[in-house]
Amino acid sequence: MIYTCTLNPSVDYIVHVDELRVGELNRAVKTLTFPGGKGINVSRVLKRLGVESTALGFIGGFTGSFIIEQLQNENIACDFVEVPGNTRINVKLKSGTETEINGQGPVIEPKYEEALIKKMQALTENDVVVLAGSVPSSSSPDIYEQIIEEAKKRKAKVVVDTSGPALKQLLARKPFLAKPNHKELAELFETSLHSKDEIIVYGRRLVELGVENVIVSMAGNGAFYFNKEMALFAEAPKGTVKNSVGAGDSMVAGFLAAYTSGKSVEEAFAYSVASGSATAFSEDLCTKDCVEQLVHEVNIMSF
Ligand SMILES: Nc1ncnc2c1ncn2[C@@H]1O[C@H](COP(=O)(O)OP(=O)(O)O)[C@@H](O)[C@H]1O
Ligand SMILES: O=P(O)(O)OC[C@H]1O[C@](O)(COP(=O)(O)O)[C@@H](O)[C@@H]1O
Repeated sequence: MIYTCTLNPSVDYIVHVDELRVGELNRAVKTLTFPGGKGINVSRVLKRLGVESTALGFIGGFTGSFIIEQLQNENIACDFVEVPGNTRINVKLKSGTETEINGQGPVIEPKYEEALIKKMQALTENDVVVLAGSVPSSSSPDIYEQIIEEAKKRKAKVVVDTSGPALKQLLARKPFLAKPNHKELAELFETSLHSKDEIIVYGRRLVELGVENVIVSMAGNGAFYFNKEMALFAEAPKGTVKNSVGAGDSMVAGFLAAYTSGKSVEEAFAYSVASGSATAFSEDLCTKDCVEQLVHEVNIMSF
């Protein structure tokens, strides 16, 4: 079984305005509301690609109820720890460019963290746990480490898609897969990355640190894949971007869906890129049909 763990889920509120005027009244031309948070997006895309998962994490209030209802409508298994307070609302403002304001999320008391960590005791070596998204500001800074400790003890595979100090901590525990975007990779090594050659240097460094599979995404500029034996590059398919929120999460889901069904690393990487782009070209997350059309446009180059 694949478990996704979202410590700080969100209701993603997408607001389209023709031309954003800061400091003035703006009227939306379209609004959309989706269950969000990185692990939840991974679970939703896995389902669309025909792979079951269980969504774990903290959830609360009316916004939390909305998320659970939406996931249940999509027949996605949920095993959240309910906390007091409302799950956050993340505002994604579309007006030519994309501006995001992510909320803080509810306060998580230690007893709720313990309840979540306890759920990890059920993991086995046949399981994959996806640790995705930011750590709520009120949580123990080492909560991801405590979770990975439980997962590793039980030989479950760990997938990491987060940023900042949490990403640094998790990489030290040699996860099965990490998918930073190029900005997160630069932040990790406290540098700035301007060229593909520089991204290759730091992407390979993650493999040297012990990450088994590394994907570095670069939005419309495609993505790199690295493991101990190979380095691959894929251009992103061309298309009209409708909403790139969740594109990175879709890459993680695409890779896992293909890899866990026995596909090669090259095929899984191509499926991952197609899933990311299929989401970028959709209002909501990708559909399987769209991924399977785009995968034929993804050329993998080995170098
Ligand atoms: N403008 C775009 N055109 C085509 N594909 C895109 C575009 N933006 C994102 N993608 C796809 O989604 C993947 C992840 O996007 P990226 O923005 O790098 O991730 P994240 O959401 O984690 O920041 C890319 O590798 C690509 O396949
Ligand atoms: O936990 P964070 O880092 O605040 O990110 C949460 C946001 O990331 C998302 O999961 C989208 O992530 P990506 O665009 O990186 O795939 C949104 O659904 C959510 O609003």
